[in-house]
Amino acid sequence: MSAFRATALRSLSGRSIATPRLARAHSSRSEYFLRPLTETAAKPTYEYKFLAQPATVSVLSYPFSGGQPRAGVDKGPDHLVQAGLLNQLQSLGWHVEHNEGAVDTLLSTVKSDADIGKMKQPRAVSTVTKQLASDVADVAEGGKLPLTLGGDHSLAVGTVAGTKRKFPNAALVWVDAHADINTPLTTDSGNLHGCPVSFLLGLEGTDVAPFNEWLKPVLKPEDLVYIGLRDIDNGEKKILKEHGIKVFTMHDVDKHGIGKVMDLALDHIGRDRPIHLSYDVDALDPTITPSTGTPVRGGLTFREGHYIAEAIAETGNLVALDVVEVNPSLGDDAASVAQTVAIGCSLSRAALGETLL
Ligand SMILES: NC(=[NH2+])NCCC[C@H](N)C(=O)O
Ligand SMILES: [Mn+2]
Ligand SMILES: [Mn+2]
Repeated sequence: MSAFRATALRSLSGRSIATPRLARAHSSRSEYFLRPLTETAAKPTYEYKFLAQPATVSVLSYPFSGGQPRAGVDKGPDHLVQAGLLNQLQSLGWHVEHNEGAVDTLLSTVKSDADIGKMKQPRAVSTVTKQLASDVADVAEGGKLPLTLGGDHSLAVGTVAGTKRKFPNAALVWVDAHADINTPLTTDSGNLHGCPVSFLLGLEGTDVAPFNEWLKPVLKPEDLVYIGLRDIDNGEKKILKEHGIKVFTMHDVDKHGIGKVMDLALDHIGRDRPIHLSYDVDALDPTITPSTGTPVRGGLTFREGHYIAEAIAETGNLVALDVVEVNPSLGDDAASVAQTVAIGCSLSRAALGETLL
């Protein structure tokens, strides 16, 4: 038996992938790997208060790129898994399951996808995020932690909606160069990866088909905190101010240091409530994570980026994690891609309790 339980999620129509490559690697190794996980796994470094113990992470690969125009971001999940993410999480003491969303099958139901107003590929994004919401909710209902691998950041419409079904009180920590809070009315690009937060909040202009056929507002402005922003559209600045949303831009990171920023961010949301962490790898500086679709200079350092994830882990309150916008088709060379993928893995580990000591 593979050490990775390939327990298919009942509602996850995708192929269940106890990745054959990994399964082979295991059976060709020692007996150790063939024993049930419960006997070999160490205890997770942190007790996750809101999860069933011992903790299980359910990795959901969502190879979806329809929230933005650049090909390749749909290959992000495979690269993260092939880089050894599942083994790494297991080594931290987690039980690991892995499933893949049936993105191709879902998209085959979308016959044509003309713009609706300014929104590009609205039916694709809505169809995929609707299923993702139910996958994430199922994982959370099972007492497990969903780790969604994107894919572009429009996926967060689904992940956060899913988290909120199980944890209505969950706070959202959004780590990004961008606010992703454009509405269908304010967006210049029409790319829905720039809009997920407005849909979650139910801002003006988001009560539109096809989204309003399944999505209700799930988030209040005070439930949300941003870290790392440095490329905010004018319409977004207005929204952030009007709704009094807490933002720690790179200016704040420069001024206070990341330690203080995380203290303030956690003070803002409160220290005893479930946390959904949505991590866009473009929050880090493009010298650190070059292979991403909308890089912006002046980003988080390697350590700042990891510190954020570590500080969330230390709360013991993490209930869901997204790692998005790794695009292995971008970047100058193979080394850029490998580095970006490796950091997608190390950020995931940090959020799931990996410590330096
Ligand atoms: N998830 C991202 N990388 N989002 C980038 C968004 C860029 C820009 N604000 C837009 O609305 O198109
Ligand atoms: Mn971004
Ligand atoms: Mn983003």
